[in-house]
Amino acid sequence: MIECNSIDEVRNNINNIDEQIVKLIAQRGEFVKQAAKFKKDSDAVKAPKRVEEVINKVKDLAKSTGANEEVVENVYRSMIDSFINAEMKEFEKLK
Ligand SMILES: C=C(O[C@@H]1C=C(C(=O)O)C=C[C@H]1O)C(=O)O
Repeated sequence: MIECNSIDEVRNNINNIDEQIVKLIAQRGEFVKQAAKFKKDSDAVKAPKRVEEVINKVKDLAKSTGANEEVVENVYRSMIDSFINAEMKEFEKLK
């Protein structure tokens, strides 16, 4: 872990990480969109069992990497909610 000596250094590091996160969100979003091709109805788009599997998986990852578990769970629940909305739009388009 880098020990920062100023708020600018802290924010530069955060900015760099945000760039990586947004690129990964874009990649994740492309795969989520593709999932719509394989779904037969809106319940399948929501796939609540799969959501809980993802949440459990990322909570385990948080534990093993030292990330804040509560932050990871909240971020993922919110992100997946938004991805479901995007996937639902794609699903309606493909109908
Ligand atoms: C991508 C899928 O569709 C939805 C989006 C998910 C996600 O963003 O991880 C998980 C389950 C579904 O709610 C899927 O079924 O795998």
